[in-house]
Amino acid sequence: MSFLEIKAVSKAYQKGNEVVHDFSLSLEKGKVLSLVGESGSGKSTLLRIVAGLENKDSGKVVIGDLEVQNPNERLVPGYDDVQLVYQEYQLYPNSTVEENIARPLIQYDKAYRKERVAHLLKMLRLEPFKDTLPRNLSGGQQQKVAIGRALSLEPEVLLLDEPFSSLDGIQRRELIGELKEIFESLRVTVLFVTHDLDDALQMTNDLAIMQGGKLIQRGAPEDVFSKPNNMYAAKLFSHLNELPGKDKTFVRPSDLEIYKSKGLSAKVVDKQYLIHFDQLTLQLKDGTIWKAEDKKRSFKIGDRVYLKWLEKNEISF
Ligand SMILES: Nc1ncnc2c1ncn2[C@@H]1O[C@H](COP(=O)(O)OP(=O)(O)OP(=O)(O)O)[C@@H](O)[C@H]1O
Repeated sequence: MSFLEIKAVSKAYQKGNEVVHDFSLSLEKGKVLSLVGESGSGKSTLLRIVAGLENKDSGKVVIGDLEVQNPNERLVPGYDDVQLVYQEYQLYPNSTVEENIARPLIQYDKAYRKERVAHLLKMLRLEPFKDTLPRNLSGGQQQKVAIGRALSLEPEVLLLDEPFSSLDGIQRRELIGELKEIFESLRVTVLFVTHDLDDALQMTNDLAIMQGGKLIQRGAPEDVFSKPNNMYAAKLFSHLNELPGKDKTFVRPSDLEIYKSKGLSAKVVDKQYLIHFDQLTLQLKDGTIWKAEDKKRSFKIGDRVYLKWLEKNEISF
């Protein structure tokens, strides 16, 4: 049963220019969804609407029994049950980690507050830093404090708006791995917005793709990979090689097999060492440039190669 429902939401900052267009999405309680989209596709606007911090022009956002109202309909915008964490999220600079996490609980019973903060510090592995000021923490630790603060009120929904984009790749991967376990154990419903497909996939295998304010596709990564709804969704995963003589039909580099004879002839014009394979840049006879993955690292620049692929792996739009 769905818990978070975004129903036909639209929003324009300027008349006639919708940045979120008829957007619908639902998510079950305790599940995590990654929403991927390029810069300017309307992701932040959508999250702010879900949090009740931005006015929508039409549509509905429902969380359990709660219908999220626009900020212009409420005295105090936003809801304790829906917390938003973003990249520039500000911690209190002169308060310790413990004080930062405890701050939203200021009106709660002291014993509960103490217990809740101790639990979060432990879960986020921030206990050794509880008396530290934010400026003396790494970027990843600071973001964990921000997430701890957002979780302190036991929200039903956590909205993450690119909260890790200032961190390096290793830090991001470790942090996402840690948080994934925490979200599962807390059964909090999470909408994770990112422009990075790798981050999205590290977090969950439920993927939604947004482009130009619209939901382009939702599903398991392997389904989006093999049956993308449009070029943007397809290209998120890899380069696409356009098949000569077939209209708008493509094959992925990873679906090509490279032989020393028989197949579509091409010449290796460049080679890049990547982690799992050499990426070959190939020139076909008609001059078209393709990419291929040489997993055995057996070809070099100047070689003539022959390519084959299975018809079922061709992608057409
Ligand atoms: N307060 C605002 N007033 C006017 N236009 C805005 C406002 N906020 C965002 N926009 C515009 O709306 C569009 C969508 O922006 P939004 O920040 O929602 O996208 P995004 O996908 O989150 O992008 P990014 O990843 O760069 O943050 C952009 O063209 C942006 O310039």
